[in-house]
Amino acid sequence: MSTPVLDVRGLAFAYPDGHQALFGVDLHVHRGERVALLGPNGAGKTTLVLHLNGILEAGAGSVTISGLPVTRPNHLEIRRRVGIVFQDPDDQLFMPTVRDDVAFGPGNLGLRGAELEARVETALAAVGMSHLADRAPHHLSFGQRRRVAIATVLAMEPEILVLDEPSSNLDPASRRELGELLESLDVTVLMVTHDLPFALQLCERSVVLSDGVVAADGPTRDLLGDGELLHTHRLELPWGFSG
Ligand SMILES: Nc1ncnc2c1ncn2[C@@H]1O[C@H](COP(=O)(O)OP(=O)(O)OP(=O)(O)O)[C@@H](O)[C@H]1O
Repeated sequence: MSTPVLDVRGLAFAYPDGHQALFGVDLHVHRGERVALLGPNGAGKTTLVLHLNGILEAGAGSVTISGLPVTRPNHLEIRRRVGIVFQDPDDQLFMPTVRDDVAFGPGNLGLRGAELEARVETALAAVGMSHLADRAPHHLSFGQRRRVAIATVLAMEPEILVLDEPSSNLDPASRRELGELLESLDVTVLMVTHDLPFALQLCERSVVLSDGVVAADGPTRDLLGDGELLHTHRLELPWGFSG
């Protein structure tokens, strides 16, 4: 089989205060997959995500991105390959205009002139935000800012797009539009979410992380149809929704 885009093996991690958050996590994601990372509060999902581009360093085990280990000397290339969209878009937007924000990453990679402009235009078009390119990010709505945050990451042409709770704080129409947007992208996706219907809509496969270990990994439809699994790991479908 081909080299996975994301290959996590035996990943363990304790925070400096001694709290052990991950206990030997294995996760392999192949090109073109969209995988939902599910699990209750405190399961270790964010801790895992922070290992994918080296913000946190593995205590034990390894993370590789398309064969390249996530280690300090590789950080620059790893951060090009792994695009993380954090839950709060304001963590990612800090320039005077939308265009400047989207240009920031590829500009840092050395792109200039027409090449940089084309990269920015393509990323903004992908998220349907071209018409707001000259606006100040802080004047946009939350849903628009989330789209721009996704564009800042797409502009790096990542090999894997990692989204932390992408549907949170969106109204139903914006949530649906974001789902359509993510479905339209030709990129490997790992999506942390508590929104189980959103996971079902977008991701054929889900991984349940619980107490720092992978508790289940399989087709989303099967996992969400397993009442005992959901109950054990504090996962709940919305009222009236049947897995
Ligand atoms: N900086 C930190 N220092 C010590 N412990 C931490 C730190 N950050 C997180 N933890 C602990 O690590 C565990 C995993 O936290 P993490 O944020 O990864 O969970 P999560 O699955 O993302 O949760 P949520 O769904 O609430 O976002 C929790 O028990 C949490 O209290």
